Amino acid sequence: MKKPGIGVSHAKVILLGEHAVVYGQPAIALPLTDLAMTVKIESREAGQVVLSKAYQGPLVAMAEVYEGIRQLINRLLKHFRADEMPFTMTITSNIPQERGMGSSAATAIAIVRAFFNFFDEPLPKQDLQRWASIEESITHGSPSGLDTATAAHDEAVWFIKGQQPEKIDMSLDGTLILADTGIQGQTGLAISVVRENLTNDPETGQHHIDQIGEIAKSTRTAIAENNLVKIGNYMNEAQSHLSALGISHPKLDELINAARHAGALGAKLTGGGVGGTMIALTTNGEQTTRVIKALEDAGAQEVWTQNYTNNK
Ligand SMILES: C[C@@](O)(CCO)CC(=O)[O-]
Repeated sequence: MKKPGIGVSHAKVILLGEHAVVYGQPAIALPLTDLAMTVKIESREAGQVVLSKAYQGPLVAMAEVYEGIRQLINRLLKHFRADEMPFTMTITSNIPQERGMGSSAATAIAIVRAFFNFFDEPLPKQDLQRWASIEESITHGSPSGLDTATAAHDEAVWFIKGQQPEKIDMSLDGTLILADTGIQGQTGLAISVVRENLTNDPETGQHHIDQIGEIAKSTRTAIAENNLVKIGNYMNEAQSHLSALGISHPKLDELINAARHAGALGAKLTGGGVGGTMIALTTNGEQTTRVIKALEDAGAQEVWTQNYTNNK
């Protein structure tokens, strides 16, 4: 019996630049390595079966929401001339779905890695992202590629659509706190809200997109300087542009305000928005504890922290 193929990946958080990145502006995204995804492919006697927390059954019967994943698997099977190959695919993950944490991109990256591992074929990084984009373009419509680029890297990335991501040296003396609104944020829907805003009022819409791009550039400099106060201010500024583009949500606003009142240096939505997750930046220690408590009191469904200290 052939040995199993294993592929791993992780969640991501966008520090700055979501949505504007779809229109060619730069974005900064960071890996969230505590939230991980593993895909295992094993040979079986007959049938092609997918097992995950969300779906258990034959590949052909996967629900419409998993169409991107089903098509990706079919394309991979064709590539390896294994259309009829019986297999069991087991997907294990603690990444929350539809929360702006890149769960679909992480699934795609882990599936591609598992297939190439199963068939013992080397997988250059550009090919990995190209394969994963098959799933992302079906699931999200017109993605920038940021989610797949971040899921494919273990480091913070500076990303511009159509270009290879650049690694960023991320070593901040602070903590990023993520809080889940508990509301499903659908990236595809959020992308169409921004597109509609740009169509209805191109001048204002473009202004917000351009400003987010400028803020991303300034944030990169502030990261290099380890200037947490500046980064926090830029996060707040970005949030006001994202909100003007129509993709915040009352629950996101509530959590963002709670974090700021409790002393966070900055807070904003992260990912697609319209629900999903927010992030706040704190200095380590007491301030972090206060912000976490404020977020929990304001009804956050789940709270995570991630340090990027001495990550060099
Ligand atoms: C909203 C967006 O900018 C990030 C979603 O995680 C969409 C994309 O970049 O494809």
